[in-house]
Amino acid sequence: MDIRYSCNQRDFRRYTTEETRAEFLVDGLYVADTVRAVYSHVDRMVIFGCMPVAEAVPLDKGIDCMKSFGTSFVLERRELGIFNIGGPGRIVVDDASFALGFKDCLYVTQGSRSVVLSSDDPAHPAKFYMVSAPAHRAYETRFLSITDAKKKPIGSAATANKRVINQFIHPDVLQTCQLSMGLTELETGSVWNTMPAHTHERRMEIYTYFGIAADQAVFHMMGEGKQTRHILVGNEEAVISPSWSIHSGCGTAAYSFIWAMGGENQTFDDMDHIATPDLR
Ligand SMILES: O=C(O)C(=O)C[C@H](O)C(=O)CO
Ligand SMILES: [Zn+2]
Repeated sequence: MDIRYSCNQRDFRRYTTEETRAEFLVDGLYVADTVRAVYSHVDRMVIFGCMPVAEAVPLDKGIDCMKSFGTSFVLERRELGIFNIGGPGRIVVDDASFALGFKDCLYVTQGSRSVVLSSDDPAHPAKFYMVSAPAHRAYETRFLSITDAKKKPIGSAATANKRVINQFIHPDVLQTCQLSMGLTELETGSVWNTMPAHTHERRMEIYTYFGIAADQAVFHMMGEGKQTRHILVGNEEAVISPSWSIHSGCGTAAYSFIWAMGGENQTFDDMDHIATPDLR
């Protein structure tokens, strides 16, 4: 298990590019028939990536649950959000089976003993991006397609940030212990997300970018508003943002990203906005 202990905002001011990437960037998530897991000590969120190809892959493949979580199965005291950013696939949660196409989502409740991931076609495998948060009770495991998500159009072409925030795992759509997740899609020609920037002292956030062509990139902005840094992000890579960090991006072309939050509240609009001229 890759464990990220995270640093504080004062030390981060002196981080080199390499240190910043080692601490906050999550890459290489999709290795055939493998579960890659990154345990962040920021709100104890865990990021998983799985690309099943030749076999059905259990969520705990290669993971020593007792050592990593102190529990006998991964979701004994955790909840999980899953998005498929690859080809069509299937997820079996205990006795229930769910088909997930591109951009479909599955919320898996705390207490689920078995989660098994597979692809319909090995030539076009599913890529399951997953985020898990500590949870204290069970809710309903539920499939959500993009039509179930609450839509929040935002931005404009004039400011190159016209996009739709799709709120999937959100209190207005379904109840969870603390996890919130959604998918933001930029319109062609728009490249900025989350500018004006914000932080939320009461929640952390993880972005995973996808739909970035091989010759393009996203400059993800992070750090305190008065001490910004950037990190170059490629396709299907994620960035961990502690509560003190802005999380905004500018692509060399349009892209999409999945956001995931955990922390004290699930109030999406609980944000401390920073006026763009005040950024440094
Ligand atoms: O495009 C956006 O703006 C977002 O998707 C914002 C994130 O959802 C976020 O940062 C919520 O706190
Ligand atoms: Zn945010």
